[in-house]
Amino acid sequence: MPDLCISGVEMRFSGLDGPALDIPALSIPAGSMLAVTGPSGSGKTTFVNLITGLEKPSTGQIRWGETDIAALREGARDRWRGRNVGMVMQEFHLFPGLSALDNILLPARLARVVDGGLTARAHGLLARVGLPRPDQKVDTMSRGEMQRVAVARAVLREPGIIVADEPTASLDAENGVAIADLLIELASAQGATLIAVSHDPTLIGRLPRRLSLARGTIVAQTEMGASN
Ligand SMILES: Nc1ncnc2c1ncn2[C@@H]1O[C@H](COP(=O)(O)OP(=O)(O)OP(=O)(O)O)[C@@H](O)[C@H]1O
Repeated sequence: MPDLCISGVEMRFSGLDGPALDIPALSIPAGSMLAVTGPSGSGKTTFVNLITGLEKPSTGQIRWGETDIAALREGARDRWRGRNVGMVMQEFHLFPGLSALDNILLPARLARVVDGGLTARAHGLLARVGLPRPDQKVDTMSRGEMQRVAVARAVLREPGIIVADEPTASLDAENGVAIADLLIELASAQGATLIAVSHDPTLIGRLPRRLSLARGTIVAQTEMGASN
């Protein structure tokens, strides 16, 4: 898996005096696990949107191996994200009326990449995240179970990057710990980079690297107890 390398990135929005995000240089090594923290308005969502290719920076490069995501057109960025990024959001973003299995397979179906092997992996992932009923409609699930479906969906295609945006924020403490365990376990198993935006001290404490943002800039980077 490649490293994620950001250089000279600025994101400007009309109406804002300064950039919403200004990162001169940042390297996130392949397979590392990073918590992104910062107060409201510090640029966390902007950071997620840029590294997942949901948005394009005003200037700069965001390199993943040979690919500069910032230089791709929207359609190519969408395809790149579908192949390389798994996303877990605070509010799950599942499709009501569909079963757990169909929710897990839906993005892959839309990308026309489902085959017997991927369907078998979806079943295996459901068992791994502790959901024994693949046909259960997600509407009937508890919030903790819904987030487990979302985690299984995110890792289905073995993405190189897993991005979780406040994945434990709408869960109780016990389910929050279970989701943190799953994210870390599944990311490690496939050698993926895990990037989690979070205010949850339990999740943040489990991740060896931290990036603190304030007013769109990196104000601290911490790794395994050492800070600079
Ligand atoms: N589309 C936009 N147009 C104008 N300003 C924007 C836009 N998107 C974000 N901003 C501004 O950019 C700054 C960073 O926003 P961002 O959403 O990245 O912060 P955040 O750290 O995720 O905040 P929160 O924790 O409240 O979600 C804020 O000042 C916000 O108002």
